[in-house]
Amino acid sequence: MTNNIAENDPATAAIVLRGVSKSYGAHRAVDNVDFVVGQGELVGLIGHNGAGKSTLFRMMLGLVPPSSGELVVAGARVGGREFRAARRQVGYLPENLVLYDNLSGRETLRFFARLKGVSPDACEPMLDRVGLADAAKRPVREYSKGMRQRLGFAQALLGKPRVLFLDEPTNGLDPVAIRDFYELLLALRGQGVTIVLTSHILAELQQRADRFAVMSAGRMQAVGSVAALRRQLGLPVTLALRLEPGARPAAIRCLQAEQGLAVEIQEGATEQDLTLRCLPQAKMAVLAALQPLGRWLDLHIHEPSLEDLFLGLGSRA
Ligand SMILES: Nc1ncnc2c1ncn2[C@@H]1O[C@H](COP(=O)(O)OP(=O)(O)OP(=O)(O)O)[C@@H](O)[C@H]1O
Repeated sequence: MTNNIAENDPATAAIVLRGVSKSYGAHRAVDNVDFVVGQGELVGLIGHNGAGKSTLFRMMLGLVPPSSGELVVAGARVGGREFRAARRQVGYLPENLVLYDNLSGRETLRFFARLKGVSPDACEPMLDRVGLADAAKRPVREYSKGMRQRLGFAQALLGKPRVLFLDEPTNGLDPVAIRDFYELLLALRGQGVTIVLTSHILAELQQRADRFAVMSAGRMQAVGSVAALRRQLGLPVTLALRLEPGARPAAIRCLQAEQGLAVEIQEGATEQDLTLRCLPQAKMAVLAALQPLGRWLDLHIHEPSLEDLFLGLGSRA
């Protein structure tokens, strides 16, 4: 397992988990997890259904006690005496937030504000911030799934939290709402808010999160940026070449003539296309081997996506 303890100083980190486990009977939902998140980081927590992500969130919030291990969130040991105060600096959007259908959006937010000890004056600007100002008077039963999700996000943001845990926050949002959501999130990160969020839509996370924590069967399998995970996993890159008409056989000969060149050659969709797969460190040697060809018309280099990395890690679980 790779962890990021070396990259973030635990003394100043927003979240520090050491050896955290949670068992339900004989089932280990979370298994010996070490995890450090620096202040102002945006970390995507990813994993298959049942990997242990929500359980980890619930332990970090003090909602579920760990079976073993230690958790420090927002400067306080979770479960310790100081955590009651620190908890006020932590916002949480659960995967399935229960809302009262008969309350309006405004009443709902005021209800959460009262629970959190936040002034009701904070509710109007917050409704505006998540795009619900015009729907504030309507009962929640008339809200679409995306509107409910935005209301859930609004309650998580009440009280200006320094740490945010968001469990599948974009579930039910349309593409424009997803873009707006991430804009808001990145602005919060810019203000130093630490954010950990889960999503099964890895493409939306890839461009936005600073690092990714990959869970499988309760274990933290890897933590790092896309670039670091690429290095760690050593998955192949794909070079998609478009050649001059009739040049493909010569290109293949060039590649095969190069001694020890580890490259997988696939003929592309048309006779001008050639698809090559090789390890990232072999990429330049592969392109150099094609030099005698003269020129090619186009080249696309595809690095492994977060989804490729996730699937690559899964196959090693
Ligand atoms: N209260 C509980 N009692 C018994 N088992 C539980 C409980 N809560 C979670 N589990 C089990 O722990 C494991 C991890 O569940 P968890 O909800 O944390 O996964 P997840 O990664 O959040 O999944 P998803 O992506 O589906 O939300 C699962 O096998 C689940 O059945």
